[in-house]
Amino acid sequence: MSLRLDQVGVVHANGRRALAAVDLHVAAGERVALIGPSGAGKTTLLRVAGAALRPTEGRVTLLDAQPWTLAARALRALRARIGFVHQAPPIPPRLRVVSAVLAGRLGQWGLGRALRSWLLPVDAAGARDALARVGLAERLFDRCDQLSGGQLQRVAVARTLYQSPSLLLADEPVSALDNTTADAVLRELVGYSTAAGATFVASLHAVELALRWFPRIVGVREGVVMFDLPAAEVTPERLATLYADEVAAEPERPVESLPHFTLPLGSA
Ligand SMILES: Nc1ncnc2c1ncn2[C@@H]1O[C@H](COP(=O)(O)OP(=O)(O)OP(=O)(O)O)[C@@H](O)[C@H]1O
Repeated sequence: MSLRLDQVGVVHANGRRALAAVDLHVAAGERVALIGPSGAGKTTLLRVAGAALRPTEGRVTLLDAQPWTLAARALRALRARIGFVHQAPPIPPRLRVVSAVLAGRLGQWGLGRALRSWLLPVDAAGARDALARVGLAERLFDRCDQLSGGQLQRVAVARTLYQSPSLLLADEPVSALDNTTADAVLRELVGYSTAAGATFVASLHAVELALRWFPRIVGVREGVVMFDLPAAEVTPERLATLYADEVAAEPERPVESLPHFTLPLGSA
């Protein structure tokens, strides 16, 4: 089992409950999409799954380890095997693209190699290969503050591909991209997870992309898992219930006509 959440709950410091009694078991190599309305708890769930946030209730098992029982060094080693593509990548603006990509392996390198990589790229060829997968090979030596939001998002994807994690988590990894580029980037992430046997869990606002690229779909609403189904069983009715408020806000449009609610276009 790559990821196992048992009865996980999260109450944030301000008292707001973000997750309640979440059970989610994901086998090694599985691909799972998290969908649901804004504020449903998808990011919180991914942060728990990445050992970035300790839940207030329940049990977390990641890559056969229980992160919150580990000593600091073992927890760092576990986190080095987990890749996380952030919705808004936390990349220092003055950093060169090559260094941003190489940072994907900082957790795996010794201190000496990590320090050398800041001074002089230790594996520019590897970084270029990862960038080529997201169509940015020619931006290798640009500064990150010279890139658009969508290009930065692709640098974050390249960094995670370069990291080669066993568990790949992605929070809205294509939200800043046009449809064609979003599809191409998801194809790369899926290609990586398939080739490496890595588990891939992503949150997506575009339900159509979730249904196209992920065999298993988890619907989250108000911190609760509403359904956990094969993509083929996610019907427009289930989506309408999951996104009830959004549908109510657009009463004149039938559910079928909403772009988010189209049925699977075929699997990967
Ligand atoms: N650091 C925080 N402190 C307090 N409340 C938070 C924090 N992070 C998230 N929340 C709250 O927890 C709930 C779930 O938020 P979360 O970001 O997980 O939702 P989401 O499904 O990812 O939303 P979106 O699709 O808009 O990104 C929301 O009500 C949010 O306001």
